[in-house]
Amino acid sequence: MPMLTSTRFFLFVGDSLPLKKLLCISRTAKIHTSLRLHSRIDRYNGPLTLANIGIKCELDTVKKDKTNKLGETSLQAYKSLKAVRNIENKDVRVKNPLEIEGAPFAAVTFSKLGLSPFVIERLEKVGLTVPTDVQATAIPTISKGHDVIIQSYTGSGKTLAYLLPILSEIGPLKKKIDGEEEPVKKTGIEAVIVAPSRELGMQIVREFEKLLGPGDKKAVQQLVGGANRSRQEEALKKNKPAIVVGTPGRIAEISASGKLHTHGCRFLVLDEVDELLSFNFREDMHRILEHVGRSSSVAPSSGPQSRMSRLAERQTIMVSATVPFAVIRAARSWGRDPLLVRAKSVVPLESVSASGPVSLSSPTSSSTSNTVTQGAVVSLPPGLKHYYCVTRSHHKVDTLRRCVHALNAKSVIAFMNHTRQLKDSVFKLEARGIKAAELHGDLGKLARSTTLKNFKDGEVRVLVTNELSARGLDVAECDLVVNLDLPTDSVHYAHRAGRTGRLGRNGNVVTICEESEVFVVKKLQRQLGAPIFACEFTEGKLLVTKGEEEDDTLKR
Ligand SMILES: Nc1ncnc2c1ncn2[C@@H]1O[C@H](COP(=O)(O)OP(=O)(O)OP(=O)(O)O)[C@@H](O)[C@H]1O
Repeated sequence: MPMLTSTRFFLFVGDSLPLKKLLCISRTAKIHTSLRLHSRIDRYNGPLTLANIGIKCELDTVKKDKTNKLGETSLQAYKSLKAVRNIENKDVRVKNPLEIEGAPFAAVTFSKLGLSPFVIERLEKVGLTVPTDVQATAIPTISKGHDVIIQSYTGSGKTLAYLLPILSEIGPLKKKIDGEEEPVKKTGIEAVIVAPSRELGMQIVREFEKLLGPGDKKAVQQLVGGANRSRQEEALKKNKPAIVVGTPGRIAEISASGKLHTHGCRFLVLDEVDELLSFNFREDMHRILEHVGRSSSVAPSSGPQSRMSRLAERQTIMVSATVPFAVIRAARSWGRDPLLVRAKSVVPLESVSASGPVSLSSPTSSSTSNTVTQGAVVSLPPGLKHYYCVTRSHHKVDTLRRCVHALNAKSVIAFMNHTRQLKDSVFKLEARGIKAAELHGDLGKLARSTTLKNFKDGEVRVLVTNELSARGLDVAECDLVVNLDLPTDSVHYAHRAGRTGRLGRNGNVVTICEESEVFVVKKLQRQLGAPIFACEFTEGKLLVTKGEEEDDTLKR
């Protein structure tokens, strides 16, 4: 387009953004608001509890409306969205509906992926029939017994990608062995899932419980920090769960006390593996890797004999949207010929080298050559648009306000790095008539849970928060992420940005920075391999002031 090459041009985005095409559906048809709050919570803000983060209110919502939330985000719901079908529910008001334009769904159904019939049945019960791309690739690979790193952009459904093949092999929903009347209940822990925060751990437990159903939910046991340890130990003894999900500290602690027997364990999952391998968790992770299951250097192969021998070995599954090369190196040393599983590609980890960033802009491309020669694997959701806007420090909040109006954003998460400035920003936004709230660990439990509930319910338009919300916050309606302070690196950018554009939805990410910080944005752009357009907010519109063609930083 010739206009793009002019020294300065204006593209009016406000009216043409997909946000204008938003469809109206009932909140019950699609809202899935859940939280994963990270280990940084503790570092920055002290403990958060489930009650704090609104899980109770989420359960309350489920009670009000019997629709299962997993089902709500299923392909049927997506198709319903496409068909502009309004699902009426008088109890729940319509709030910021987003169209799923680039939904990452595969062209198969769950029933074609070799899962246990019991798992398929439960999936159908909760309204899930179509896997996402990464689920369709990961499930058969895990079922074959390979160690894997699952790397796929935020909100692409990585949790079910490992949870379903595990439930097909162990616990009450596992596949029947030929000649067996009913699946045999095995005593002893068969899967250990490790997550870096208790909130994320609880979130995973809830995903398991949804599929297991009320009758079988005791097959999974949480072992997260902050909860009563002796009660957890009693529950282990009484319920004899097949699966435990917990934080590194608590799992290592109970294991060291001799009350957690994981030597015969078949699956070890490290969710948010790059965080788990950080210095904070080093000792606990060392114990877990040493004690859970038995690693072996024997590669999986076919035949009954090898199946039996592989049953005695640990299968390690590592998961994250961001996989630095250090993780790949570590995984190579523990794993048995581990594979890197992405949305549509599976490559041996051995073939991944440390040089150069991986493109974030086309996560759905079935590449092998691109990925294997490159280093830190990071990816962004395809439905995101990235902008940056230069302003003076003291005008940042006003720029945020104009940004929210220009994009007509209904559900905004604004990231800042320091709590004190964060409070000021909330004050200024409120003074300018925007309903805003702060979320950080200095707040009490009740304040945190109320804030999140209000944000989920659409009563708070702008949630101003810090790094604690960067990983795991799953608010389907979030249509705008703003960096009021720059993230420390491209990995942090990816996790912050990933709070919008979940499950293929559209979303905007706007970084508001000072002139002296533009070089950092350019660096992020290079590392991410995705264009971040310079923009201004004028007369209620977002104006792109510099296009990709004009910006040579991407070409270097
Ligand atoms: N096959 C599916 N059909 C419909 N909804 C799905 C499907 N798989 C996952 N979801 C929903 O999509 C949302 C995102 O899934 P999930 O949290 O697993 O993403 P993720 O890739 O782990 O994201 P993050 O990297 O941010 O943690 C969740 O609300 C989940 O319930």
